[in-house]
Amino acid sequence: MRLIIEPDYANVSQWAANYVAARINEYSPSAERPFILGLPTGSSPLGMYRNLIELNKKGVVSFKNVVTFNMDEYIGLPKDHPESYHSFMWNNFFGHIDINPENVNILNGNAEDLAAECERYEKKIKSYGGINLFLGGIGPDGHIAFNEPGSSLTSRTRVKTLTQDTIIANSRFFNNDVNQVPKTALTVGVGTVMDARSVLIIVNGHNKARALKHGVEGGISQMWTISALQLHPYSIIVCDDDATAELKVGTYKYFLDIEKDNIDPASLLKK
Ligand SMILES: N[C@@H]1[C@@H](O)[C@H](O)[C@@H](COP(=O)(O)O)O[C@@H]1O
Repeated sequence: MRLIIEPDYANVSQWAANYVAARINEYSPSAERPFILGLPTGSSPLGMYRNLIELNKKGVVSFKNVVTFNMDEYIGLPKDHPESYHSFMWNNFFGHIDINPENVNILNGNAEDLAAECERYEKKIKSYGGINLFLGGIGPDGHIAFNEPGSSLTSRTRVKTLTQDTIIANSRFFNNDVNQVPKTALTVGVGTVMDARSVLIIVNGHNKARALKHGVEGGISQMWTISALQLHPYSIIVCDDDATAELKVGTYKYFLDIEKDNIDPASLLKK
């Protein structure tokens, strides 16, 4: 696992956006051979989305031949509800880039048969030969997508009940009213994320420090699903300085040191 430590959120967001753009460009996607991108919601990726929109507008990267799969969606929230992940993605990203709407995949949290919807999603990912790059954030309890503590590390797309911690954390998007937050969601599994050829997770802010410590320094555990990344052959966490507050000094110095000579993805993008 690589850990990229950036001074602040602005630098984390720019690094992540440059990395995504560089990976798409390096792949040279075409209609017959699209780049398959897994995407998250949440506040962590917002800066990266803004920077990717800018890179798209400048012509540095195109999403014409990119197919996306979102990680998760609330159950029972109307698709056009302002806090549905469907609305989030169109408002904050898809609505501002040159993506073909037919290439956007988001789980349907209002499907009549939720189990069938999850199976359909997994099959569709497989039909493209899997995901090239899965992007994500983490919750303060270390969850990826909605894989709450105790989720099987080999789990697939399914229905999950949200923990009280997550309901409280997400109530900030629902007028700070926990009763308005849906109690269940559809989510890709830890196994679905682990199947991607590469994974990039954004971790920022002091409230993620404990989760980052468990993800990087702790053992692999279903109680901190982010820790599964330790088994992934090609995973990167990009974090800000605030999120490193609980890391050992030695861990912090080690990752700064081994990353210092690595290529900055910005240098791979044409100006
Ligand atoms: N399902 C999402 C996760 O995918 C996300 O990583 C997490 C953190 O959100 P934020 O980035 O706003 O802290 O929130 C939700 O629970």
